Amino acid sequence: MAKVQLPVQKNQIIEVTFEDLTHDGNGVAKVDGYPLFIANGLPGERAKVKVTKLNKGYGFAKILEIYEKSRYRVIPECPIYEECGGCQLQHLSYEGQLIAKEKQVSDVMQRIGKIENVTIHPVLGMESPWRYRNKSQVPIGEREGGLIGGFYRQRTHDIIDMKECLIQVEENDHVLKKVKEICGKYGIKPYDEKSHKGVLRHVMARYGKISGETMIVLITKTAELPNRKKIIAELVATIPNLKSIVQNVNSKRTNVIFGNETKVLWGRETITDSIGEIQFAISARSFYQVNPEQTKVLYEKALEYAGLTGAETVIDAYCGIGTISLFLAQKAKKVYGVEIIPEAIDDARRNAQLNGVENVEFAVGEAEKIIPNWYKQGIEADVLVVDPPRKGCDQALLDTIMQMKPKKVVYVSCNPATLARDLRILEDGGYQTLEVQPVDMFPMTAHVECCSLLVRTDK
Ligand SMILES: C[S@@+](CC[C@H](N)C(=O)[O-])C[C@H]1O[C@@H](n2cnc3c(N)ncnc32)[C@H](O)[C@@H]1O
Repeated sequence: MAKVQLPVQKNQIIEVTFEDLTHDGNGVAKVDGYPLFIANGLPGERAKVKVTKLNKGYGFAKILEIYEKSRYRVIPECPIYEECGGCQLQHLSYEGQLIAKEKQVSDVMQRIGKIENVTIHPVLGMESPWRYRNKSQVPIGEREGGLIGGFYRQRTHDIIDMKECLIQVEENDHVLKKVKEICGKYGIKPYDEKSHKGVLRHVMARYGKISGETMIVLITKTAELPNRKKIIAELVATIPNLKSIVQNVNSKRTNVIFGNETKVLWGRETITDSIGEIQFAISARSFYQVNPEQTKVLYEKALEYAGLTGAETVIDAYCGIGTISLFLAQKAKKVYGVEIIPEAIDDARRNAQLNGVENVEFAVGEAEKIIPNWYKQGIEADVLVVDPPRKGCDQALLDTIMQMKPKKVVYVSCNPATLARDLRILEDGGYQTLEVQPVDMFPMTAHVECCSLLVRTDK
């Protein structure tokens, strides 16, 4: 095969102008149409860069000097921003982040979805885009005899020890600090990926922003946690309003964080929190949106798009602990929710009871299997809401939606690329996308959430 002639060579130093940002926040500059991905570059900037790696269709470079800075460039607030892989956009002002995210959504709608005649609204941002995350989940390692914990350095598994995280609630910083101190003091060894030895793999802290309640989850390789009683006693004595300490055991060689065995070490199985008028019980393994303030904005948009009058049957696919289901149930005749994690459905049923909601029914299983079964049994939705994980909806679910033909589909998504892909499939199956509302659930990171409204076009 003939060798492809590329317009640049490895180690070449060139001058570029940044045109765009990638979905993960890197700058994009092109040389004769050949894209170079370059960390820290912002659209409009001119820089001297060194080419570091070349592939057939794209390459990488690093910035040596920025000649012309973007008017949206700011000095990152976090002292470990350059090393830590947790945030990607702290060098871009918040105004600039919202502009970039709107463009990201609009670009994929055109490029991947080929969606026409859709209104893409400006991103709904936060008034104060810091300290919003209610959940911290970090790997644990060791340095000079002490435990360390924090995000991985980008594209590595090196842990950057984190004293505080400016997008986390301060309560979670305190939990991580105390867990490192106390577990270190009682000789708990961190898990080592290479040797597959050690005890503590990850620590998760979850904080109810409204309730003030805290849960700590210790994810361990071994079922045994040495000095368990002493560790629990010290955590209980030092963490204010701690309601639950849970251990999850993951003994596999894997990058997946949670294992299958979960046990309560102290206190309750769940903590509670509320969004708007609705209260939620949240257990260790259940998905709960990380930015409760913006979750309210997102769910209100989903409710608005659903346009319920009280007469509708609604299906909420990928329902988690029933958050959207309970929001919708306030205005629907009946809501059916489906979710794959059994503990989340236990929480969803508990949450329905907690809020005195009787017009909801939940099922455990894969949405792509349960919803086709419901359809066979005669359960048909007027409005179908989906909120899948990043990989988007399973084809079997999309096929069922196109057979069932609900009047409206409300598609909530944390990945604009898979959203655009699925919207194309639904448009080819008789739907039209009317509106996409991006909501900034994850300031300082390159992620953006969207709520979209589709309607059936046939009569
Ligand atoms: C983005 S979360 C949304 C949860 C919920 N709607 C909320 O807002 O809190 C996606 C959920 O889908 C669940 N899930 C993943 N794959 C699934 C599948 N094949 N069928 C049903 N649920 C699934 C996950 O466990 C997670 O709770």
